[in-house]
Amino acid sequence: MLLIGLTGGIAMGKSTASKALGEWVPVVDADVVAREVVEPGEAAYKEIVEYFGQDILGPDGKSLDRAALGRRVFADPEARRVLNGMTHPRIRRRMLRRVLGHYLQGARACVLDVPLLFEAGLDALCGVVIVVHCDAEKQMERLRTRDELDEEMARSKIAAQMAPEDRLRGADLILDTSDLTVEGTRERTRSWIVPGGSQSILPSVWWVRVCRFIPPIALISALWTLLSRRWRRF
Ligand SMILES: CC(C)(COP(=O)(O)OP(=O)(O)OC[C@H]1O[C@@H](n2cnc3c(N)ncnc32)[C@H](O)[C@@H]1O)[C@@H](O)C(=O)NCCC(=O)NCCS
Ligand SMILES: Nc1ncnc2c1ncn2[C@@H]1O[C@H](COP(=O)(O)OP(=O)(O)OP(=O)(O)O)[C@@H](O)[C@H]1O
Repeated sequence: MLLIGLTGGIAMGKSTASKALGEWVPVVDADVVAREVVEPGEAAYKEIVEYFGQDILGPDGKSLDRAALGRRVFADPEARRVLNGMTHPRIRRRMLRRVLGHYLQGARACVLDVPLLFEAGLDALCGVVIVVHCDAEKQMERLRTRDELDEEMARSKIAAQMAPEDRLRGADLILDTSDLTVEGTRERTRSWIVPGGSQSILPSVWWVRVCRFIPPIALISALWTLLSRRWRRF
């Protein structure tokens, strides 16, 4: 199974691309999993309320007020580091369990949709990494419009992520959405995933079968991916 890493800066168009990929292959979305691990009753929820206090709870006094927590952590790198420490290992474990589920069901490919793919080191597991990108002005405009943010909050959210140049350096494929419409973004993405298309990155059916029925080959292929990614970092 080909693991496709999909990443990009906030509001650059990753979710739009992810939906198009999801028409053809299963997607494991880190933002969705990140919401699950902080549901009331989860271990991360308890730690978050203990550390950040009752101010980050919603009017029902139970679920998290995500906007309030966001204001705390995007303005303060130390608070963000603490929140990441409470959530990231759990997000990673849950995502990897889901990937394993798709592998066991015989999926040809699976998308790991993760805003912090490189920061979390998950790119090391991916056979192909797609970086969704757009220029800084477009990013600011899209973020402020979508999330109704003032400029300062939008800036601090952007600053919480790695520099776009560093992200682009890790890409196998770049999807620059600066001059695309939403439909254009979807179309470009589909061209990489439609089975049999001339630009398709999907592995052939026979290769998927070989890996499925001869596990040592799948293992060697996975090790090769890990080593070649590691090699590219140096
Ligand atoms: C801070 C929280 C409560 C804000 O919630 P909110 O609903 O406003 O935003 P949402 O979760 O939809 O995230 C929107 C985008 O913000 C960016 N983002 C989220 N968390 C982080 C972070 N810790 N560091 C940098 N960027 C982040 C991502 O680009 C993400 O796509 C929430 O994002 C959170 O719990 N973050 C910690 C977990 C995490 O890192 N999630 C990102 C996926 S790994
Ligand atoms: N060409 C385009 N491609 C993708 N999104 C676009 C485009 N033009 C405008 N948008 C808008 O930009 C906003 C951000 O897009 P999207 O939600 O896909 O970003 P994202 O990278 O997934 O953000 P996040 O990191 O917060 O999850 C959306 O409101 C979307 O409709």
